Amino acid sequence: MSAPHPARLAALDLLDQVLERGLPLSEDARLERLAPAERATAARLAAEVLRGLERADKILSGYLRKTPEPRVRNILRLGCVELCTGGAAHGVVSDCVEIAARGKVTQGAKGLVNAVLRKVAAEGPAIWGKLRVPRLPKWLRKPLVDAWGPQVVAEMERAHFNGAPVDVTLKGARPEGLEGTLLPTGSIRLENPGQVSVLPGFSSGDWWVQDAAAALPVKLLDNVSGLEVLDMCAAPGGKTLQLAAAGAKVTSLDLSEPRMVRVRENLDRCGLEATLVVGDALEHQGQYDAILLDAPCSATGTIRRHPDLPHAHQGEKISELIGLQSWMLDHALSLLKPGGRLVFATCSLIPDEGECQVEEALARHPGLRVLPPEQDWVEERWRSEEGGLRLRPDFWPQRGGMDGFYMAVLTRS
Ligand SMILES: C[S@@+](CC[C@H](N)C(=O)[O-])C[C@H]1O[C@@H](n2cnc3c(N)ncnc32)[C@H](O)[C@@H]1O
Repeated sequence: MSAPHPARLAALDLLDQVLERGLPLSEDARLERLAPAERATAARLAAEVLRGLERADKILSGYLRKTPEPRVRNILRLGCVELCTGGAAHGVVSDCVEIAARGKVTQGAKGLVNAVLRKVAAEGPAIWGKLRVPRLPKWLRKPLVDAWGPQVVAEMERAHFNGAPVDVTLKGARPEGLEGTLLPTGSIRLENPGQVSVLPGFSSGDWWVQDAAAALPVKLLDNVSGLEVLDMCAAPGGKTLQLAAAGAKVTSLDLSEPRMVRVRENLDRCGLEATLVVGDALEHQGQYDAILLDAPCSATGTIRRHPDLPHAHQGEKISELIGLQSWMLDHALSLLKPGGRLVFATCSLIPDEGECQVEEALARHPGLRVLPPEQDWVEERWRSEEGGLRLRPDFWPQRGGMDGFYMAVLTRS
């Protein structure tokens, strides 16, 4: 038998890493050893399996008498999702069997993998589309249903299952040949992007990848030209790039040194400048005209592009993050010049990390006000009661959705 496709093998390692070790998809150093195209295929395959996990388990349960050993189960899940979503039956089945045959723990299950996947190849595709849209795990579904109701959560789950398009933010003019749709908020949604680093304008730094919703917190600051602006949790730097491109004097701060290397690379590629500081936002000192606090959070608004997130953990850290967000917000307010503007943002779907943070900050800080956004691209349904914006993955369904985000502009006299 021939060697299994390296991308399929890598996708399986990624699945083991997320489902058995609770680590995010992005943290696998072994991926670095693959060629860029194979790396992209492995990441795509693993993401597709995670999105369709509930359906795959349902189909596989019809052919298994007991739950197999974890690595075997993941081989079957990988094969099942590929077979049910258009993968060529012979290639998928023989690769999965070969992967099983090569592993010490899995070689005894080679026959099982072969038999089950042959049945899936014959019957699975017809079953797949009739199964319900996969649900979020309970730890996340429950607080979201409490906050938004079951209907909205079902729509969010559909958006997660559909995945995310690739959006870019332009530094200035749109480069010739960059194909995509101009969104009402100014981002470009790419058509069939493939490998983005070969697209027109990438190497010349004319744009960077950034979800349309993630581009909005900086846009809420409007004209920042010539202002001293602190980007308080900056890495990997999408918002620092926006601020620098808009002419702000940016101090870009983040706790993570390796992530700050990416901010430097991004600035260099785009020919933009910012002062980079590696450090703890809670200890940073200075006075700024404007501050962007894109606080660390559950990142539950990004599940469309990070389908590992609901599976890699059980939300254990969320209460810790909520505490950190309010300390950061208090400290950020102490760094804001009188009359300055602060945008508080989180890529979370959980109101405790968004609306509630702002409501509680207003109660803690007399004189603090929310400035409801007046930009013409703001849709009325995005507005939240306390004056911020609530964006959800189920918004813009015809356009391909957007990341979940919360953002509000604060000022103090
Ligand atoms: C949501 S991400 C920021 C994304 C970034 N604003 C962008 O647009 O590319 C949150 C960041 O907060 C950083 N962070 C976490 N704790 C921090 C702290 N105490 N001080 C500074 N940065 C911190 C993390 O390293 C992470 O890069």
